[in-house]
Amino acid sequence: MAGPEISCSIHFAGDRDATLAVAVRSDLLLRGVSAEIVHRPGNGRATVDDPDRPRLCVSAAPDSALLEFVAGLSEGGRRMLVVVGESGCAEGLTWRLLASGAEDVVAWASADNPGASVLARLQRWREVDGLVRSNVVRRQLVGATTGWLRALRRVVEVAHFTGAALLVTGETGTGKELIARLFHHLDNRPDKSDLIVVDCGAIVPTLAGSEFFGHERGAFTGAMTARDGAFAAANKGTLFLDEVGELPLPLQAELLRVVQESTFKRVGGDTWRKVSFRLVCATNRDLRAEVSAGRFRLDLYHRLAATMVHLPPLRERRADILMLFRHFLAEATGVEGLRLDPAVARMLDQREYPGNVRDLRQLALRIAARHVGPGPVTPGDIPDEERPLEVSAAQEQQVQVLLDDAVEAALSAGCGYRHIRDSAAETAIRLALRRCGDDLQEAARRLGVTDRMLQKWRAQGRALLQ
Ligand SMILES: Nc1ncnc2c1ncn2[C@@H]1O[C@H](COP(=O)(O)OP(=O)(O)OP(=O)(O)O)[C@@H](O)[C@H]1O
Repeated sequence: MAGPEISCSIHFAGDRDATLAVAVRSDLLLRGVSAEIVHRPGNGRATVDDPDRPRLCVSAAPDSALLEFVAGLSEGGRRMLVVVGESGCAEGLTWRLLASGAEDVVAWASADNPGASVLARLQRWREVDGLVRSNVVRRQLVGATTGWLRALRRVVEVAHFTGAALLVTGETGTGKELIARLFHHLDNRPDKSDLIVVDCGAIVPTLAGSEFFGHERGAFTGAMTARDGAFAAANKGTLFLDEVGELPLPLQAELLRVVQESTFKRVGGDTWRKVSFRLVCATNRDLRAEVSAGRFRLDLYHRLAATMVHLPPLRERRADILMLFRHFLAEATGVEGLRLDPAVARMLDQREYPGNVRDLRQLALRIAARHVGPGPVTPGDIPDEERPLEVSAAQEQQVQVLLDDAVEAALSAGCGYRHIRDSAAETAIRLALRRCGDDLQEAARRLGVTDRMLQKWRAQGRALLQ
């Protein structure tokens, strides 16, 4: 006989007796959930816990000692729900439990039918995780770190189980466009039409109206024929506004109107056309800050950010670097599972990637172009300019002595911490640019910052560093 489809493990923390854990287990068993109490090591029983099974952390009287336990249980992106006694959990503690990795905190109060709530969550997680593990997602989007998985699950859930708009934020090269494409792919609207991409950063202001609304024949000089714009093309499909933070204010007002009213007119036309599309937007700007600065409409922001997901930069998911590299290498060479010499793996692991996953992909393509034969990727496959320059201990000591002298002189001259810090940063940028013959990209790579930051520094100088 096939076993129950939904399962979870129950961990109880801090409680002397397991009454609540046993009650939760009995209730879930009656609902067809295979729930097993997993004992912690040290109490004489074996701990067996399937890594794909969600965890329930049960605590009759939660206190701050629970935070560390919860963080441990959610490690590696494990799904984890905290179940507390009938009297609930202090509000402050609830927020801290969520920050420690819990997906939610549920009070086991019989009047609220908590078993049904827990079951509903377990069912939803199983469906979402099934999609996250499916080939269609795994082949395109690589990563297994907690921050990445959390973002991915959120996208999958919003895309597949709701009809809401999505705003994707994150630094350049973190995968926003890939995520927007996945969002459209997982949308299960019947008769779904196409994904239409508009790069708001590349729109020519004079043609912007036509780009979005389309135009009638003769609407302006050069409009020889009538043409559909992005709104019409996205009808019954998805409109992806990339770099939405770059959208000029007048266009923001027009977009808001179309989103609210679901109608528009072509430029030069007077027929109202009905339209219905799902919106996904991406930006590497902080849109809230743009709203505060008066550069982005608050009402439009609320519409676009119905649901939001932030993609972590690669430096916050360094454990994904080698997995991503292997994926790009296989893509470029057509060979799966090429081994990496340990020196190569170390170099990849220690390198900075200011342009995030895009940088890593470019590097993988350059390495793939040099690699020949079926053997491992070796240090000789690494392009010259990527080879790590070892700083010897003696050199490091010499640098420290020089730095001590310079800071000593600055302190004697009455300079404060901020002044010294900003001057050092400015000097590093100036000298790196000089060394690299004013090649902004190369200087950025050596300094471990983005090209964009150096461009801004050029434009704004010291103000940027403050
Ligand atoms: N998790 C991932 N798995 C596989 N490839 C990825 C992943 N994230 C990003 N990439 C790859 O990295 C490159 C940059 O991704 P993408 O264009 O989606 O980033 P972006 O955040 O939209 O960048 P920008 O803000 O500069 O437009 C692409 O080649 C994409 O395929």
